[in-house]
Amino acid sequence: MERVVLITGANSGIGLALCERLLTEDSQLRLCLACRNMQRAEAARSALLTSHSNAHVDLLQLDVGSVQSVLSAAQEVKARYNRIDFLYLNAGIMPNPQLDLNAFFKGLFSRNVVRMFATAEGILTQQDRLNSDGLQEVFATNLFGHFLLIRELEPLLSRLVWTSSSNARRSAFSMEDMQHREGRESYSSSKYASDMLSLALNRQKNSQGLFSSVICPGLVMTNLTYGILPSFFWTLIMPVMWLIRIFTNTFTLTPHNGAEALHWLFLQNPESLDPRAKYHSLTSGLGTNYTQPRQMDIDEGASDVLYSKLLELEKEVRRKLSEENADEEMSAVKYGLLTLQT
Ligand SMILES: NC(=O)C1=CN([C@@H]2O[C@H](COP(=O)(O)OP(=O)(O)OC[C@H]3O[C@@H](n4cnc5c(N)ncnc54)[C@H](OP(=O)(O)O)[C@@H]3O)[C@@H](O)[C@H]2O)C=CC1
Ligand SMILES: CC(C)=CCC[C@@H](C)[C@H]1CC[C@H]2C3=C(CC[C@]12C)[C@@]1(C)CCC(=O)C[C@@H]1CC3
Repeated sequence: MERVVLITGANSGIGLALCERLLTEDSQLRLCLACRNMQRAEAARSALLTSHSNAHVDLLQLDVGSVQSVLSAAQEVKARYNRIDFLYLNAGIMPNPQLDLNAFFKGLFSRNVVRMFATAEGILTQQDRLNSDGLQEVFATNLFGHFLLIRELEPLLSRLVWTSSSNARRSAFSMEDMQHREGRESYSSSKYASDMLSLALNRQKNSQGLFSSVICPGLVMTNLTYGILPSFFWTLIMPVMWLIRIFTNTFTLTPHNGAEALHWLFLQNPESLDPRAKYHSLTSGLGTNYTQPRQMDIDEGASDVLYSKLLELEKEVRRKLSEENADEEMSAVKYGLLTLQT
């Protein structure tokens, strides 16, 4: 039977590499590339069809950072497919990243140097902003839009896989400020929230046949990392990166390697997976790829609280949206009447 796989943020980086890997794994697959920019989506589709000429590759317009776009895309998915075998929640942003060079050089000579290279703890901040839905952009894109998509598509779903990060950190997340309006580690906070949400979804939905997993791709050279340091700088320090790979297997570096755990999960029976584990794509000094589960630092109770808070926020945004739509209808009617009278 043809399996249907939907991937958000599939037009570049790890998402695109995953598409390549899945088509190589199963040529009968129906892939749906869910992207915000259709030109970039078309380019990705063409690239995939160059290497897999008979592949079924569909495109879906989806901006996960916009409530209206998620709801419209979900309607379209329901019209097109009667089930989604795998939903990869991969789209993600890290806007305006700032590297603290002082902390970086201090870290280089500390006991935590390997940890710093693996997680970026203490050396990376971001500047977030409000989007047009009145939500923090990083939270909306990396977490809430995906949550809403899952809620809309729930009856069609069986497997969820989140692209999380080693940068996800408990101390960056606050339940009282789940959107991270206050701090400067919105990326870390949103990734920790996705880890929690995955656990909550497993607690709430496993009995109904829905399974969720989280992965960490390692440090990968993509548009996201080129936003932290320019690509020429990464090219310049590439020999150092290969050297560091001997000490930390988290420097996967290529999108193909970074997609290792995403691909590995595609081959696993969901019942055999640990809901409290994050599955890491790792690459050894000799360049061998493998997947390793590592326990996440998460409370089950807290994950349930986050789940309820997301449900509340969902209600609120839906109410706001229907009020806005009603207002628009009213003004259209009013405008129509006015034009009729004149
Ligand atoms: N690179 C790394 O080292 C690591 C990356 N990750 C995670 O991996 C995932 C993939 O990122 P990566 O491949 O590195 O980076 P890329 O920037 O190459 O890929 C991100 C993808 O997400 C898409 N995207 C961003 N915002 C939206 C949106 N609002 N709606 C729909 N799609 C959107 C992008 O589309 P567009 O091209 O239009 O911008 C792009 O296709 C992210 O979740 C990231 O956080 C985790 C750990 C490490
Ligand atoms: C010599 C050398 C390799 C310098 C690079 C220093 C930093 C720019 C990197 C060190 C650890 C990296 C890292 C990320 C970005 C780049 C670093 C801060 C991520 C935050 C990228 C996105 C993620 O999700 C996790 C990565 C953790 C490690």
